[in-house]
Amino acid sequence: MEAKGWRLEQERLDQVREKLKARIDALEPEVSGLSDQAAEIRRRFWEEVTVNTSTDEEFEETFYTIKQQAAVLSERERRHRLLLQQWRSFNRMLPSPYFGRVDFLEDGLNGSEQIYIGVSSFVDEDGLTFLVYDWRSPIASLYYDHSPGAASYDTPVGRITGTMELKRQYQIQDGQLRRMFDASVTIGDELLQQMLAKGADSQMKSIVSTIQKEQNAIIRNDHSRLLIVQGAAGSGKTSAALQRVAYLLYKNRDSLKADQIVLFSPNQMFNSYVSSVLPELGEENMQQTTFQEYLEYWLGSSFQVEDPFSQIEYVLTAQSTPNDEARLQGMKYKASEAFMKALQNYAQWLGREGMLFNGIRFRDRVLITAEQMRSQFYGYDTSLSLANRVDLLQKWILKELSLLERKELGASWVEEELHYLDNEHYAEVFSELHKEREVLDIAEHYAVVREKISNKRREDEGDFDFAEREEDLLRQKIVKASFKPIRKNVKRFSFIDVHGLYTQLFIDEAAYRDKTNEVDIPVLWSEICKQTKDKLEKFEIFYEDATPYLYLKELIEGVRTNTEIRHVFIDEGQDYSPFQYEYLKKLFPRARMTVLGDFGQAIFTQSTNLQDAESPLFRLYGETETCLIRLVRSYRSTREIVEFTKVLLSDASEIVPFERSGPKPLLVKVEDGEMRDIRVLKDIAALKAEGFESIAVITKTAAESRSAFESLRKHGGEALQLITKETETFEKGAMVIPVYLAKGVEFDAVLIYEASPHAYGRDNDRKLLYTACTRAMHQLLLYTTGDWSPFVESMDSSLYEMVT
Ligand SMILES: Nc1ncnc2c1ncn2[C@@H]1O[C@H](COP(=O)(O)OP(=O)(O)OP(=O)(O)O)[C@@H](O)[C@H]1O
Repeated sequence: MEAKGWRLEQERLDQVREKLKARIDALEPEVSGLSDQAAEIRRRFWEEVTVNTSTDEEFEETFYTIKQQAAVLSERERRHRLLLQQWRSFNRMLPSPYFGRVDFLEDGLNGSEQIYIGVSSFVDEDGLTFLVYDWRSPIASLYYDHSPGAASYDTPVGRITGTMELKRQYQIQDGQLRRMFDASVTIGDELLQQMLAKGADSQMKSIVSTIQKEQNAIIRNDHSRLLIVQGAAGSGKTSAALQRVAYLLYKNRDSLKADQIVLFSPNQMFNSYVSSVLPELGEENMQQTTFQEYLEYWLGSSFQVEDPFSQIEYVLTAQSTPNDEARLQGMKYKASEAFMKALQNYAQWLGREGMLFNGIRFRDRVLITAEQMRSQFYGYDTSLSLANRVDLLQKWILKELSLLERKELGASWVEEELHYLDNEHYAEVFSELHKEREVLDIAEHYAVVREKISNKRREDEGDFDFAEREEDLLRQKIVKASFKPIRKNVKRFSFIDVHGLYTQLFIDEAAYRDKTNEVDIPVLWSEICKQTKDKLEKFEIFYEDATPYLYLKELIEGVRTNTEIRHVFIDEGQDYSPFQYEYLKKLFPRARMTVLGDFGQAIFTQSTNLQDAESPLFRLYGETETCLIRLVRSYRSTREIVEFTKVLLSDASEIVPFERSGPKPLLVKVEDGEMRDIRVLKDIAALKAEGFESIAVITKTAAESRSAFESLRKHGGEALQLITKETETFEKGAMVIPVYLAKGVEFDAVLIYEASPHAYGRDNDRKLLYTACTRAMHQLLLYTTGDWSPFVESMDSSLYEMVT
């Protein structure tokens, strides 16, 4: 019976592949032919239309011919794109057309349907029979959400109920059925076991064949404005996010384009790591960026902006000096909702007093003084918001500038510049003047007629003086060109002294209290003030100040928005402050937000708890618009590694290992640094010999990475790569990397270079060690030259092996 079942499946597979091949063959000439045609049309485009614009009719005719040609071209190109898409998708399917099957008997129908599920749909030539269903189609949900028995799936027209009679998984390679699992026979997910046993890759892989039920809920969540996913390390948050993008693009293919989706990731290297998943699924990549890129865009021209990695490096190496204490206190406070409230209050205060403006200067003169602006500004109706009044002020300034511009026409500097105009300038103005002549003539005509009707002589009697007119225009041109940059700056709100406004928050405690109504001011406020001001004076800005600074800027100038973006994904969401969330919400007013993170890995100072009832995220769009999904099963690491890492966390109850076994973590104690390097290199060699291709030596800081890297190289580790925040692509091999850059990525084996109390002794280090250890898929090794970190020391010894 089993052999027969196998034979039948292989036969069906062969048939489907034959059909796929036939369709590819049929498409091939069309695909290449069409591209030739389109190229040919483009080549002949201007040959076929005779551009003749001497009369109006000819002009019209030429216009329509061009339009017609362009329409033909765009239709051909559209068709070509469509066929090419099909051709690509069939080719992609050919080696392995599907990975799953369910037999579903719909309630009220007689026979059950066999539903084969693959990366794309494939419909038979009759145009009706689905030989393969796309994994994102409503019916494919059955495969992910149910086991054999009563089952249902949702469609746009309602829920379909019935019975799943069979659920089968396939492993197909190059058209050959390699393995086949029936859910009724195997316990657990065999295919998933197989997938997880594989080695780490330099690029993340798609997980469509083994998406788990709770991940499917994330992927197909259609209703929430804000979807929060709190998931343990390795629970598939990033994977679910990427498949969700693919799902959204499929479901909304008529209305949603890939560039209307943006993913905020922790760093550039992570961007490269995840960039192949969507193309693998036949979709275009969404936009990928980092929050830092955004800060640089808006603040980069005014400040040298600190990045989060320099900030965390500071935190990790901070001493217990008052200065360091103050900076740390400042970081925490400036990321808090309390500071956000303080800034809002400050904006209200500014509505009454204290606004700072930059006077508008022109050729060493002040055209409009800060004082004039202030009195104009505070003359506006106080019931208007700050931003509205700034808007009015901007309009007023622009109007004033027009008046001043006119006054400037007779100035001596204009006279001087007139003499210095080169011939080219003159010629340009001369020809423009001639073009304007008709208009001038009409104006002249009009003036004469008016003169007759009103029977009054014009003030400037006499004929139109061409030379005088020319000089007038030249003067206007000169003045206009000189005023242009001023106008541009006014439109960019340069007349507001945001730098001064932010700085004046940090004068002293009394002033701060007065301006913001804040009561809970950090104890070390005066030192925080000093540090912040010192930095701003040098036109540098701390990472913790950058978002509040932009926030204040927008409270004053009005919010910048991007209405194109429909979906915002934030990975490593625990690393964003409430400020940053508020900011992103305003920036993308038409977008839904998906936030994925793990509070267990919250190693940055500005972190946000994603699932706590008090989490500011629930207030962002309101509870009714927000959905929280928790992922507790960890897929990345073996059971032994998960058991070990979960006790590193103080609250580890919510992490469940997937049943995949491997060696226990190995604790290696060595005499000194030299012995450690020798041992580490020996272990790397042994791991490589076992077939592991991606191996990471993880250190706590970047400084330690560099010194470990140099020391290991001295002892023979030439093949090692050093990863820094500048590294843009993620490659396989053995590397040395600081833990905060290893976030989000994974390795076959992880070696914790220094697991001593010195490195991971403070309570803050707990999450850091957890994050580092959870990067390991198959093997985890920890080294120390002295004692063990208290987090390891306090563990049950059954969780690891020890070598001394
Ligand atoms: N359903 C699944 N099928 C196959 N592999 C899976 C599945 N879910 C997760 N994985 C694998 O588990 C590993 C971890 O996934 P991923 O990186 O998405 O987790 P994460 O929750 O984002 O982790 P972290 O919080 O540590 O960054 C990856 O190798 C991924 O391919």
